[in-house]
Order: sequence, then C-alpha cells, then structure tokens
Amino acid sequence: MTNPLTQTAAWAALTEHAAAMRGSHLRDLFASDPRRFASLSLEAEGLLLDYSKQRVTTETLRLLRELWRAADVAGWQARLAAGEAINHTEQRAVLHHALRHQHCTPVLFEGRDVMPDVHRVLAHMKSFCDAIHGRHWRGATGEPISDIVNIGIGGSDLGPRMATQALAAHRHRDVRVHYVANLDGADLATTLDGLQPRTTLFVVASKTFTTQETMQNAHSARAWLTASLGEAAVERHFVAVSTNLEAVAAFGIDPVNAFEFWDWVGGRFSLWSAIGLPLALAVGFANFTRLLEGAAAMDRHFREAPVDENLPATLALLELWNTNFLGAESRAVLPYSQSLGLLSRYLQQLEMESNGKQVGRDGTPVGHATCPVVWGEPGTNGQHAFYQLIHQGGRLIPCDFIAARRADFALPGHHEKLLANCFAQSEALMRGKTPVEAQAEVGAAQPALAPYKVFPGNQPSTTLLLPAIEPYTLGQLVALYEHKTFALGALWNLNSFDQWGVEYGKQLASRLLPIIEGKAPTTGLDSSTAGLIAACKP
Ligand SMILES: O=P(O)(O)OC[C@H]1O[C@](O)(CO)[C@@H](O)[C@@H]1O
Repeated sequence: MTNPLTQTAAWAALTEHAAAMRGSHLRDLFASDPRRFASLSLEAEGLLLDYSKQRVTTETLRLLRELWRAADVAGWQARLAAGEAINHTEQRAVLHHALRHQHCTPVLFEGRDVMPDVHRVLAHMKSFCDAIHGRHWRGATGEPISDIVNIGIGGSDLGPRMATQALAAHRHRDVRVHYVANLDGADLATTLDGLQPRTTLFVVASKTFTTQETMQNAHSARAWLTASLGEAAVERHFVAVSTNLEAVAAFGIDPVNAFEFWDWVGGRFSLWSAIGLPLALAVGFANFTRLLEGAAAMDRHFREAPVDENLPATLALLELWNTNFLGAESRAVLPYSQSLGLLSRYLQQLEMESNGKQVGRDGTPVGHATCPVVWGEPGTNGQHAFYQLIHQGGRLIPCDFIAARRADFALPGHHEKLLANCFAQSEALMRGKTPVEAQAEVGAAQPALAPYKVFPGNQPSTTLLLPAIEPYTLGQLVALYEHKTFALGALWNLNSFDQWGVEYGKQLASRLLPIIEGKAPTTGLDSSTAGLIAACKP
C-alpha cells in the first residue's frame, strides 16, 4: 500500500494547488505583496526563519498544515515521548530527548525513569572533564593530557566533530581535540603525526563497539601507544563511550573509564549522550550543558508551538512541498559561518540515514519520493565553486541559508560582508535576471553576451538567522533539524530510526576481506569484483 497520506483530501488539494502555482515566479510574488516577508517568516525562541523566498503562498502553507494534521504528526510525537518502540524494525524506543531533559519529571522507558541514569553519566562526564582540564588526570608517565583523539564513525563522530568546530570560539585553551573516523590508515596516521603518546588520550566511541572502522583504528592507536609506553599505559590513555560495556572491558579499557549510553539513543541522535564527551572536553562541560539546554528549548517549542508557529514543522512541510509537489531532488545547506562548516555533513547522516528510504512502516513502498540528497559547503567558499550550477544549471535546488546576526570571531570588516553575500545570494536566486535586464547590462556594445547573463531565478530558499553561533543556539539548531527529520518521517510514513541500507555493504566487505587477503578463492564473484581484486594482488 502506498503512503495513506497521499490518498487524503489534503494531498489532493495540494496537487491541484501545485498545478495552479506552476508558472508563478518568486519575483512576481514579491512584487505583488509587499507584506510577503511578514506573512511568510517566523520568529521563535530567538531564531528567525524566513521562508518567504520559498515557492509558496499563505494558501500553500494552509494546505500543508492540513496535511500535517492528516498525518497525525502529534500522535507520533506522543508515541515517541511515551517511550514506545517506534523504531519497530529494531524494536527500540527513541528517547534521545531524555538526554537533554531539563525538568525533574520522569522520562519512562519500560515503566522505569531513565533520568537517574542520564544524570549519573552526565556527572561522570563532568568529573572527567574537570580532571582533564584541571590537569589532575595524568598519563602513564605522570604528565597531563594535551591532546584527545576521538575514534568513532557516523553518529559516533559527526556530531561532536561538527559541534567542536562550530564552537571553536569557546574552545578550552589547554587541550586539543582531534577526530579520526576513516578506515583508511591515513586518517589515524596523519592525526598521530606530531602527537606524543605520553600526553595523548583516546576516546573510543562506538555504540556497538563492533564497528570495523572504529575497532581497527582503536587497535592501531593502542599499538602506537603501547609501542612507546607499554601495555600498562592503556588504562591511563584510553576511555570508551558505548552501550556495549562488555566489549569495552574485553578491549582492555577499565570499566571505570567507560561512559555508558543506551539502546534508546540512535547513533545519529547521540551527540547529547556521552558521545558528546570529546565536545565537552573541547569546550568545557558548562558549554556542553548549554548545548543541552538549547536543544531542550527546541524540544519544548516543537511539542508546544502550534503548527503555524512551529519551526521544525515549517521546515518539514516546506521540504515535503519541494520534494513531492515541485520535484526537487536535492537540497543545499549553505551556512554563512565557517564554524558551521561541517553542518552539511552532519545533516547528511541525520536526514539521509533517517529518511533515505522507500519502504514505509507497513513494509510496502511509500509510492513517492522521500529524502532529497543533502549537500553543501559554507558560504562564501561555495560561491566560488558550485553556486554557478544553482544559479544557471536549470535544476530545482532548494537552499537552506544559515547565518548569525553576530560574529563568533569578530574581526573588523568581515561579518557585514559575510551577511551581504548571504542575503545577496538568496535575493539573486529568488529574482533572477531577465533577458531585458541582461540586455540592458551588456549594452549595445556586446549584445551577444546577454543570453549568458540571464538568470532564471525562482530558486527557492529559506534563511535561518541565529543570534550567534553559541552552545545554546547550536543546541537549538541541531534539535530543530532533528525534529524536522522526525516530522518528515511521520509525514512520509517511514521508520526514521533504522538504517538497514548500511548493512549490505558491510556484509559484502566481510565476505571480500579473506579473498583480498588471499585466504579464500574468488569463486562466485562477478567479473568486475574479481578483476578489481586481481588487480590489487601484490
Ligand atoms: O557507534 P557505532 O556502533 O560504531 O556505529 C557507527 C555508525 O554506524 C551506523 O550504524 C551505520 O552507519 C550509524 O547509524 C552509526 O552512527
């Protein structure tokens, strides 16, 4: 059965509305309504979301909100909050919001309040941060730790890595935090280059503690350490973050130095858990707490704000409109903030691993497009790389512009120019440049150039303005996208919390490894795979 939402009156009304909107241009919509910004923007929780440059009218939004009600997103929110196993293919609850819960009210999982466990691990993280920052934690030779290397991949890497860069202005001065993810030895080797074993601490971060990349890197890091300091040094130079405490102990990490989290925290939603330890080490535990508070504020907003004032709901509905009614296949994430340089990578996992699916909750195809390809780079760098295609490549590419009112690194003369570029880009994408304007620009001297200078415009974008890139606002921002992703899953009738698509490649890789190592024959392989393996034989 296809997604039942597509059979509703609200979906049919939107289909009709989209047909009627075809041919309208954003520049005309702005010209005919001077109040467009006022009616198609939202200010909540100190954030400003301007979606007036999306190809929508107030009627579009009214119809999309009908769809929201028809999909019973509120019902899904209630099921999630109640700790139901809404990740039904893995029989798991989804309770990452408990990790940032700011009240004494219980959060129940299987009838038991999870908050005492959450607070216990947070207290452990705090005391560990205090020990590192206070130079009480000493390495095997008695020296304090100057470098921390987080070894993890996917959700055990992208969140803290992205946030560490985002909060560079808040960095703790005495420790440097590095991230290693790739199985390619180049990642670990180049990170260790220049580090001293005696002052380096490894955080092995893995929900399962079985992920091939992480375990290989962890074993290689351990070999690097023990080669100069001996086996006994492992306990002063390795800590772990995992749900699998047995495997942590088997690796040789003292259980006292294991930071626990739980099955009800999905990998890509785990920044708020002990997976955030390297971030807390990088920016201090007080800043980590502010991040949690910002996320909690967004949780409250998503739960309580009516749909027409709700930031995550609005982002989700606009994405559904662009994807299912306008046919967009990708979305560019364009932060005008160097600090948010890794945001698009983070959102790739959050959104594409969550909603890059075609099979609905009932095990049959949903029958429509789902998650677009998420990609992007910070402005202004992207302007000198791929913006050409967004402006004149003829594809529909909705863009998320993200900017901060205040600079986090306030060098004179930079921030105003940055904002000018950000707003100019969304304006240019919206307006375009007509043939007449292009002609007037090139003048009589070079009329042949005019067609090259025409910009179709009508390229939709949303601009999100934060007060500044700070721990609290970063928490809000990440939670905003989390809720948007969850809401789209509900609208598209997907289980946003499993990731079976990642498994198949892993299975095949473990079948190919003994063949590449020469321990098994190539029998049964397709000719391409066999040919590639043969070409790599020494
Ligand atoms: O934390 P782990 O168990 O090492 O897993 C890492 C990542 O692998 C995945 O399971 C698949 O990519 C992610 O969801 C997860 O974040």
